[in-house]
Amino acid sequence: MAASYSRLLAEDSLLAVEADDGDLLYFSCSPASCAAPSRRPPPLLLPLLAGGGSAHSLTVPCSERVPAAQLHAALRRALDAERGLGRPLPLFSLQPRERGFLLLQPGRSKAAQERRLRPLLAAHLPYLRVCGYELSCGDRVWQCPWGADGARRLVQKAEVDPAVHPAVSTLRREAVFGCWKEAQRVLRECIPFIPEARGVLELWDKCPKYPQKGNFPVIVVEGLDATGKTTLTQSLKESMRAVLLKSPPACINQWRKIFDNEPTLIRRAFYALGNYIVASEIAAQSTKSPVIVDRYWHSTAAYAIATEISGGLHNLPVHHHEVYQWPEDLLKPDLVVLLTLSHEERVRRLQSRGIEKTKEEAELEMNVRFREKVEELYKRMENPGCIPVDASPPREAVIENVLHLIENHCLI
Ligand SMILES: Nc1ncnc2c1ncn2[C@@H]1O[C@H](COP(=O)(O)OP(=O)(O)OP(=O)(O)O)[C@@H](O)[C@H]1O
Ligand SMILES: Nc1ccn([C@@H]2O[C@H](COP(=O)(O)O)[C@@H](O)[C@H]2O)c(=O)n1
Repeated sequence: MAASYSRLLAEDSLLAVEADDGDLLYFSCSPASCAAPSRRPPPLLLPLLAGGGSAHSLTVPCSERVPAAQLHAALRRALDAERGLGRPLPLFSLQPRERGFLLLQPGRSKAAQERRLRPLLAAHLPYLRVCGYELSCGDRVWQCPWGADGARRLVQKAEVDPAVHPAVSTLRREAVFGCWKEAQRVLRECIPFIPEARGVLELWDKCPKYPQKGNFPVIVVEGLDATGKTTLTQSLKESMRAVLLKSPPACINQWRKIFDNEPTLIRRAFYALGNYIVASEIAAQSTKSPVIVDRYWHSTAAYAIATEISGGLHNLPVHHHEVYQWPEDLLKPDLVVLLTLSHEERVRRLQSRGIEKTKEEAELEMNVRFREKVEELYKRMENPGCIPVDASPPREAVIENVLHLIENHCLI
């Protein structure tokens, strides 16, 4: 019988592990005294442990955002580099709120896995919760925390309904910032270890904080890579005698690679503040001429959500969720055009372009699910929403269609 998160949390701790197919499997851990005998052990763990394998979970408390994000990323790197410990499956703990990994290792005892893990985790141990898993009576799985004071707890499969992805509740705090103050706060905390964060913040300090749009139209062009944004924005610039801007803006572009290699929290704060910096340029330019913007807030939000929410479309936050709403303190464009293209044609264009692929572009090509999520997310954005435009006709036809759309929407 499915239970709500809140009922489960009342008596147990609740964990969700992301299996290889992207689906989430929930399990709860409770003192043996309050465990219902009818519940079954999680299918991931039972066969593995029964077959002589071993499992450990490593989780990082989420209370302090920046150190937690860094520790999580450091763990990921350490686990990826260490061969023979099993692939780290993403793990979410809902009570207490933590994030980490589950390591499943066939054919190795718990003690042997622990011996491999101890030196790897030594420097991080004070900030981590580590638990081993063991089997007793043939079908009872126990969670055994490292450290003296942790009593072992019985692990059982939890049927959770409604199945809201556990990362949904942390999106606002960790990936899709609702205002510039949040993004600024994150980057400020990064200054001690990312000096470039100071550079971004100094530029931001010089920008007006709530700039207003001028009388000329502001048109944003969005879409997956190679859908034709550059081609279209260049043509619009010429035919409308417009100014062409990009987000992130040129003034912070030299630091982009650095932030792209940082954990989600820091990376998304960089792109978010980039949008606010470009907003002040939009405000200034739109007093003099039409403005075309190549990517803006919708890209930042869509890519952030698609990366954070694993699995398929069904895991995305529900329609009209707060993460789909335009931030109140960010200058709004008059029109947002979303270029849409079939997967096959987009890959053909990517290949014919033949320039170096970024990590996310490579992922888009490989990962159909991720691409579907980004496209769907663009469509869920609100206030303003994106107007889809078919990007498959020849260049001239796409440009013509968009010019019509602009005429109708912006009355120019
Ligand atoms: N309507 C079109 N028909 C055929 N090819 C096109 C069309 N529009 C653009 N292209 C070609 O597709 C490729 C990708 O276009 P473009 O660089 O404009 O995409 P993009 O969305 O800006 O990509 P990115 O976001 O990766 O920079 C280019 O080689 C471009 O010449
Ligand atoms: N406003 C923006 C712009 C970009 N991003 C991130 O960058 C990637 C795409 O950039 P391209 O230069 O390849 O077009 C995309 O993966 C986004 O993560 C962003 O977040 N916000």
